[in-house]
Parts: sequence; structure tokens; C-alpha cells
Amino acid sequence: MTTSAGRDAQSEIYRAGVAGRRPRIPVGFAQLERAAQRRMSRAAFAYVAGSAGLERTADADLDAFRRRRIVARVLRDVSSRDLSVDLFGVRRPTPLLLAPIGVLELARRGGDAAAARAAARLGVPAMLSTQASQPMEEVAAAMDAAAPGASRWFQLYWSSSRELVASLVERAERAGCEAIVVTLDTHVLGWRPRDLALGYLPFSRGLGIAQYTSDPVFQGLVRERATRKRTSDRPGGGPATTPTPAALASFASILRHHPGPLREKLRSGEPLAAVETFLDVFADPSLTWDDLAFLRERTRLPIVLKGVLHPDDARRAVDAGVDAVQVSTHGGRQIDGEVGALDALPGVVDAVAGRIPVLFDSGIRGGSDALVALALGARAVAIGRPYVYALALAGEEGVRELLRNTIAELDITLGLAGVRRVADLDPSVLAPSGTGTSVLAGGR
Ligand SMILES: Cc1cc2nc3c(=O)[nH]c(=O)nc-3n(C[C@H](O)[C@H](O)[C@H](O)COP(=O)(O)O)c2cc1C
Repeated sequence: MTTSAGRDAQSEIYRAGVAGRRPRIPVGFAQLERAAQRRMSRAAFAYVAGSAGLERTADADLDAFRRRRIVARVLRDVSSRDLSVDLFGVRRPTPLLLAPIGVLELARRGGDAAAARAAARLGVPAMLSTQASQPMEEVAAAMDAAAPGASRWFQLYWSSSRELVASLVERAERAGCEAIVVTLDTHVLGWRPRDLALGYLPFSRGLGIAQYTSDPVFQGLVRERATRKRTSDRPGGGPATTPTPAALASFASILRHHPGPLREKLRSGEPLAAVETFLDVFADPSLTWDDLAFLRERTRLPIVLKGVLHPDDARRAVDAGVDAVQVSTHGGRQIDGEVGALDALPGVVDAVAGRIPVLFDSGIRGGSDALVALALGARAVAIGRPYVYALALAGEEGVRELLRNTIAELDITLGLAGVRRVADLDPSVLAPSGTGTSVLAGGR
């Protein structure tokens, strides 16, 4: 699969520039983030941009990239380049993935389908989040309409209801997902000051729980809860309180997000029960390695463990028979003061020793970052916040442009570094420990 993605994108942009047309989304990440901030509501931007605590992990994720340096090689015939990688027995045109991001409606209504369609058109697998704003079946259909059979994976938050876990996995298989990505770093939400300061959690207003409200097992749990509540709330049960305007707005949001006719939603009390049920069953902090057998028995799809940072956990994952691990700090949203994901990558790659692929996310802001992570042993890298900002600014077209630009920069940087194929990347293209010059001393 040879590519001229870099040159093609450049000439598209410069030709349009001659005619006076500028790119739809800012090409640089800092400008992209600023433009998205202006477009999004305060709460929405805080939710997307925010990280845990003093946001030191988010800084460490970026800092780890700042410390790495590429050392280009010359005179190596890089006239044709190949960005493709093999993943789970399928040749993918690029090593990019769309990271699972919850509540994409915060960026744009219909954002899950829009982002996934953009990915589908470029052959980039989309990881569909358990916290999506649209049911996976709807997003899968949108992807198929854009590119039949386009690759999607399902990201699983392992609920405390085993029946719900089994149901989500079964639905993912039926919706044509190619892998199950179990996110292990979020059995409780991290301490996120930007959201805490606003008292804003999207799920408690009915956003980002569409995979649940569309699930038959979850619906059963909600019906039980709503029935219990109706029978315990007999007239005269307790003192009536007057709701605040904010509480009414939240209730309206919950009603709006719940499926079904309004009259029925008001009668049944299920919309509120759905939010409460979700908050109860969201995750299972008691999970251990032994529980993975439950998942293995229920699906033949490849299983990816997302959020692995320690080499011992990586070894354990191989022993447990999973199909890949994904090094990630969740974009620094979970633990403050954690190791930067890129700094953890080499240890995991060493521990896995080629037995399963290592995927990577957290801090990828452009094609050059992708190259660095691939050189350190990642088989593929997932783009996170940048595509959310592109989505907020220009919907599907914005995400398409963002992915195209990332692929283009990767292609150009690869060639300029003197490497022909992504599959040939290894740490020799980087200065040891980011020193920049010492590679010259020991060169071959
Ligand atoms: C707003 C937001 C929502 C996210 N939702 C999920 C999710 O539902 N499931 C998941 O596994 N990871 C989720 N993540 C983490 C991403 O998959 C990924 O690990 C992270 O965005 C990487 O960091 P970066 O975007 O700073 O590069 C979310 C991240 C953000 C920013």
C-alpha cells in the first residue's frame, strides 16, 4: 500500500489557498483547541479539555513527546512510502485509530456518527465508546453507509451488572465490531477540578448514556427501579420541595435524552431511573485478572486491554491470553501525577516482547507524534482530543480534515526521516533518551 498522502494533502491545501480558501479547521493543535473553546459551551469544553487534579499527567503526556527527538537519515530512496500496518489479521491503510470518546454530543449533535463516518472514509478504525451519545447500532449503520464494512471496535466499561456486560458485548458483535477494548483505568471517574468547579457531570443530565438506554438488559433494570420508586412514592409520602431552575433544566435534559414518547416518559418515571441506574452500575472496581475469563467465554473477538502502563501488567495480559494492550493515561483524566504514557511505552513493549501488538494513546497531537510512538514500538496510535475539537468546529468534514492532516504529516515526516514503511520504524530513528546528539557517537 504505497501512499502519497502527504503531498496530496499539501497540494489540496495550497491549491485551495491560491483560490483564497483556507482550511476548515486550524492546522496547528494550539489554534485548533482555542478555536474549539470559543465554539463550545463552558461546561462542554471543561469536560473535554480537563484532566485529573493539577493536570500534571496531561502535561507529562505532552512533555514526553517534547523530550523525544527524531534523527533523520538521508539518501535512502523514500520515493514511495507505505503507512499500512497489520492488526488482528487485517491490513490497515494507516496506523491511526479513533480513540473512544464519550459524550461526543458535547462537541456536536450526532457527533458519534459524524466522527465515525469520517474515520470510515479514511480506513481508520473507530473505537465506539460505552459512553457514546448514540447507540452503537446507529453509528455502525452510519459507517456502513459511508464505507460498507468499515472497521469499528467496541470500547467496554465493565459494568457491575454482568448481564449488562454480556449484552453490550453481544450487541457489539452483532453491530459488526471487530474487537472489544476493555478500559481498565476508569472504575471510578478521576478527580477532575474543571468539572467539579462547575458541578457538571454530563451523565447526570442524561447525556452519554445512549448505549445503556438502548440496551434490553439495562431497560429491565430501569423498569424495576422505576416501579419500586412509583410504589414507594405514594401521595403524602414526604414533604414536597420546590425544584430550582437548574434542577428543572437538568430534568428537561434527562427527559429529552431518554428514548420514547414524552407522555410515557413522564408517566413511567423511567428517564430519571435510567440516570440513577447508570450511576449505580457504571463500573466494577472489584474487577481482577480472573474476571477476564468471563469476557473470553462470551466473545471470540480480539480483546484489547486499554490503560496498561506497568510492564508487569503487560506480561500478565499476555499470560491472560488477551490480544493487545493499549498504553494510555486516559489523556491524564484519571490520576494526577502519573507517568506520561509515552514514557511508559518502551517498558510495556519490552515486556510484551512482540507476542501481542501494543497500541498507544495520550498526547498524540500530530503525525510527527504518531511517528515517535510507532518508533517506540506501538503498532497503532489513537487520536483523542484533537478530533473532538475538529468535530466541534466542522462536524464530519472537520474530523476528516484532522485525520487527513495527521496522516499527511506522518507520511511526510516518515519520508523526511529516511524511512519507507511505518512497519520498518524502530527506536533507531530517535535520539537515545531524547538527547539529540549522542546517537552520532555510536552510529553505524
Ligand atoms: C472527553 C473525553 C472522553 C473520553 N471518553 C472515553 C471513553 O468513553 N472511554 C475510554 O476508554 N476512553 C475515553 N477517553 C480517553 C480517550 O480514549 C484517550 O485515552 C484520551 O483522549 C487520550 O488522550 P489525548 O486525547 O489527550 O491524546 C476520553 C477522553 C476524553 C478527552
